[in-house]
Amino acid sequence: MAGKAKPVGSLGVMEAMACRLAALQGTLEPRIGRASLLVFGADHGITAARPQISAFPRAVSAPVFRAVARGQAASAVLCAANGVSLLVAVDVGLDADVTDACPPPPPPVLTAGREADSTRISVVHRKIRPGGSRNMLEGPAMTEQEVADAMAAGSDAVQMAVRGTAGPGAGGGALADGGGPADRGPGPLPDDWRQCVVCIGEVGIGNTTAAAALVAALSGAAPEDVCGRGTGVDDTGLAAKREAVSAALAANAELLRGGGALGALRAVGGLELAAMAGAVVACAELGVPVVADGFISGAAALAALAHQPGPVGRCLFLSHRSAERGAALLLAALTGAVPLAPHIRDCQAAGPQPERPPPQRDGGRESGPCAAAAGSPDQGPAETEAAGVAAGAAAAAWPSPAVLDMGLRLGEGTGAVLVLPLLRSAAAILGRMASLEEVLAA
Ligand SMILES: O=C(O)c1ccc[n+]([C@@H]2O[C@H](COP(=O)([O-])O)[C@@H](O)[C@H]2O)c1
Ligand SMILES: Cc1cc2nc[nH]c2cc1C
Repeated sequence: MAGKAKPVGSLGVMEAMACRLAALQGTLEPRIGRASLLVFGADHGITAARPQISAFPRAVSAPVFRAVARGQAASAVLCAANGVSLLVAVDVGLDADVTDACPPPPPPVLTAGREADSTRISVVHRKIRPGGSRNMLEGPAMTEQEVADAMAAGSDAVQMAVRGTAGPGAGGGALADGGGPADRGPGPLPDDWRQCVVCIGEVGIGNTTAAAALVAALSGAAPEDVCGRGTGVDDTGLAAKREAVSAALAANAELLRGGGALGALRAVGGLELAAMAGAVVACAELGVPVVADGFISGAAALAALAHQPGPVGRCLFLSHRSAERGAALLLAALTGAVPLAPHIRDCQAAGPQPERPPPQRDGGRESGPCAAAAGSPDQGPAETEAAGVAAGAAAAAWPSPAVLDMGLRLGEGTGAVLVLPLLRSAAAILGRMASLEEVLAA
């Protein structure tokens, strides 16, 4: 990347994205092939106890989930407009029966005057607890078994994505029912699985409060620094969120002290957050790039990163800086700019932890292996390259910085899908762009 026909680092974060894709796929000509979006839906016990923490009642989660399944929600429309081949909507704990949620026949969507490739939609029913998570003000939001089941649902959805199996409901109208054995193997993965990319997103009224509590638990940040307006609460709602997060952290203090990242997820997370964490871990195990979306999927990704720093750090891409207050702090924690809370670090698996990345400039936009390789202007080429390799190796062990900053705060994986053209572009740059040497010799 440093030898391409351009000033070193001039393609910004796209250079880091390309280098990461190359490392994951083991080639200097990386490719983005099949892209999938996994949207997990769940409700939260806290919204029954404190309805004022959201601008919408909890009954809204299910209709929004159905809109995703019908291909009518923002995420589904963006999937069709951006060449996403499979959208999997997974109910892991909505407080409603959504077995009537049917994917439509693939709708024609016009982009730039032509019919885009349509997105197959599959609905998966893995309701782990009817009614959603428990009230985190009274103890853990989930049992250990519920966390494990939700993470398994996330992992199974990743198998559907990399195998390209949409289940019996794909594009038809019948229901996929939990991704049976045919969806998750065993059996060899398809030849093109290494070029897959997985986007994750969610739907769940009240989940900015759960995500805020999770970010606070993992990073040690104060409730007022992680709570934002979510779907649009007023000052009273915001104060209620801060109070709820403080109370939830206090009610679960013991589990939070000794339970590590998964204990934090269990104490103050939610079923869709656990499912997304499971999906991230599954992608890390496969070495497949996974794009986390906004504040909620970012919080789930932080739990996964804290749980398995090395593998998750190498495969995680962050789409955007959510408009939610707390997003900057979350991104700083995700990219290693601020350390995790000491009790979380103490519980991390023994073994070498990734070195902290080099300091970031311009809000992280110049971080990443290739930007690091730019070195300082007074270094010679050899010094620059050596410093770049060392700094790049440290930076590559952490997720690549968020790319978009456009006021997004919808969730559903919308930001992750919007980043796909940039990932494809990054791969093309590394594989196809001429070197400076070639250009000067021509
Ligand atoms: O992803 C984000 O950054 C984001 C920020 C604010 C709200 N949301 C979405 O809005 C819902 C949660 O908001 P709330 O106010 O009910 O906590 C949930 O369905 C999320 O998908 C998502
Ligand atoms: C309408 C609506 C759509 C959403 N999509 C994700 N979260 C959402 C929350 C609401 C309220």
